[in-house]
Amino acid sequence: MSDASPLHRPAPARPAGSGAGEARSLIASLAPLLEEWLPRQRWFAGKGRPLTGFAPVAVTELLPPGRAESPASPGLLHLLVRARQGAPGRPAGPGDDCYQLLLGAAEALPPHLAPARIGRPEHGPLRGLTVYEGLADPRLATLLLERLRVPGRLGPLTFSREADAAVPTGLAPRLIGAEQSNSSTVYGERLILKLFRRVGPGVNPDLELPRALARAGCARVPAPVAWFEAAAGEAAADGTAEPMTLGVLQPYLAGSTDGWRLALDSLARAAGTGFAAEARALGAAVGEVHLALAEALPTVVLRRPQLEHLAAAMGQRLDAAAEAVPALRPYHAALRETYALLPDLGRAGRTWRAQRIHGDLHLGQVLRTAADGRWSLIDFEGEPARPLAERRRPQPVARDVAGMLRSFDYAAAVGGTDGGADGSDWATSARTAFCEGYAAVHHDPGEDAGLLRAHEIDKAVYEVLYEARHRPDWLPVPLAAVRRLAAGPRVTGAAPA
Ligand SMILES: Nc1ncnc2c1ncn2[C@@H]1O[C@H](COP(=O)(O)OP(=O)(O)O)[C@@H](O)[C@H]1O
Ligand SMILES: O=P(O)(O)O[C@H]1O[C@H](CO)[C@@H](O[C@H]2O[C@H](CO)[C@@H](O)[C@H](O)[C@H]2O)[C@H](O)[C@H]1O
Repeated sequence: MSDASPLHRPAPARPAGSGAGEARSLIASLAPLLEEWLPRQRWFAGKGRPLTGFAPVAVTELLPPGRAESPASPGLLHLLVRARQGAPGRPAGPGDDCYQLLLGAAEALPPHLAPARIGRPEHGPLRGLTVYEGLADPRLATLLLERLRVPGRLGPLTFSREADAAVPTGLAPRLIGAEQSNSSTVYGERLILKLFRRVGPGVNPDLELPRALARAGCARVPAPVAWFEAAAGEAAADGTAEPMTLGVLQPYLAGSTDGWRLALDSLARAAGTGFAAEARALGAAVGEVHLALAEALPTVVLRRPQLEHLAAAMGQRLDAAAEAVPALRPYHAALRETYALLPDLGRAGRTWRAQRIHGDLHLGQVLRTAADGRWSLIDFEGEPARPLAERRRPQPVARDVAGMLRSFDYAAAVGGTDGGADGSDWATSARTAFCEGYAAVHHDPGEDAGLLRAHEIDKAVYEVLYEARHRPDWLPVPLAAVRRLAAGPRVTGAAPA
């Protein structure tokens, strides 16, 4: 880079707050590029609504520790920006989604960074440089790990580390996850840093729950090593009320395979040996995590009024999904009738318990290590589309059980072929075994048949919306489940949903 590189002018190099006007100028110059690039990212939550503007929340440049700005080592630009969607005219504000972006800028991109290109701003502090996805650049990804090694603050960013944990140096970064809700970088096959993309005020459950589980001695979840947040209030240009969790560093389970891959492999085997042993062990692992979460964090009792509230929330989600996806409408009335029965579960003083749960449990969120065949759970963020406050509320464990049962159905629908195992038999056997494994350490999910059925419907409805937005080709998978669930009651262990 030349000495004249605008990256090293003070404007973007300082935290916002000390140069809010400069941050605005930077974001304004990037806006035309982001309008084109952001909607193409899998993690972009606002698909289908036009982007009409951006506003900076915070702009920070990360430099190598102990080194001042230098033309020879440009830093990692850390941006928090609000994306305005919908009708133009209104300035972006606190009601709009806030995204975490990590950008690099260079005069010319080496070939290995060509796929990471975002574009060249025509004006502003980065004019003349090519802006690119910074995480794809090992040199910039290393800056982030280096910063996480040392607790402390950098402008609006706060870096923290568990007191007894160490972050080794010299770990080579590798970006994974084009098809995910967030972005993750693996360092030296030993650590993985997950960077949340759509961020909001309040601790992210993907930091909160694994830390609580680690403190409770539960070894089913990789324990956070370090994390970083954006400060609340005056550090953010728009006065955000609580700190926002931005990234979590945790041990990388090298040599592990996720449950989705294992399920598809099992379905592809013509002999159809099934998945029962794995599903039973998985049920026990989930039960263990639920027990530990109920010990570590507050639980609440659900009586009829709370069940009414639950049914109303499910009904609202159904209404919104049917509004957005016309194919759901023929089942709307039948599903609503099922929800209407939910409050009756609280008749005659019968109570249920709600606690903190995983919240988006499926086969892609469970990893089995090859060495000992042990299951671990990851990604406690909850359903990314839901507001953070809602995801942090105690919920019935049936929600997680339902999530995994739906996932067996997904695997059977996607991987059950003529040459391999029969999808329907495979799913029935996996569901039954999962529930048996769960019952061995917790309680029999079949005792919650009504609650489970309502949550399976709620999950399938969520999936219809998710697939319509992200993978329209997969929409028939949850729609088929909705059709079956709308047709009649079903309890655990019987025919697959
Ligand atoms: N601790 C870990 N060890 C090994 N692989 C992991 C670990 N955490 C995440 N992964 C891998 O990264 C992928 C994405 O992680 P996840 O937390 O599910 O992110 P997202 O919210 O973006 O889906 C997982 O599907 C898994 O393959
Ligand atoms: O990105 P996340 O892992 O947090 O979760 C989202 O994406 C999932 C798909 O990657 C989606 O899961 C759905 O598809 C899975 C198969 O790809 C299937 O196993 C799940 O049962 C099904 O829900 C998940 O819903 C979504 O939140």
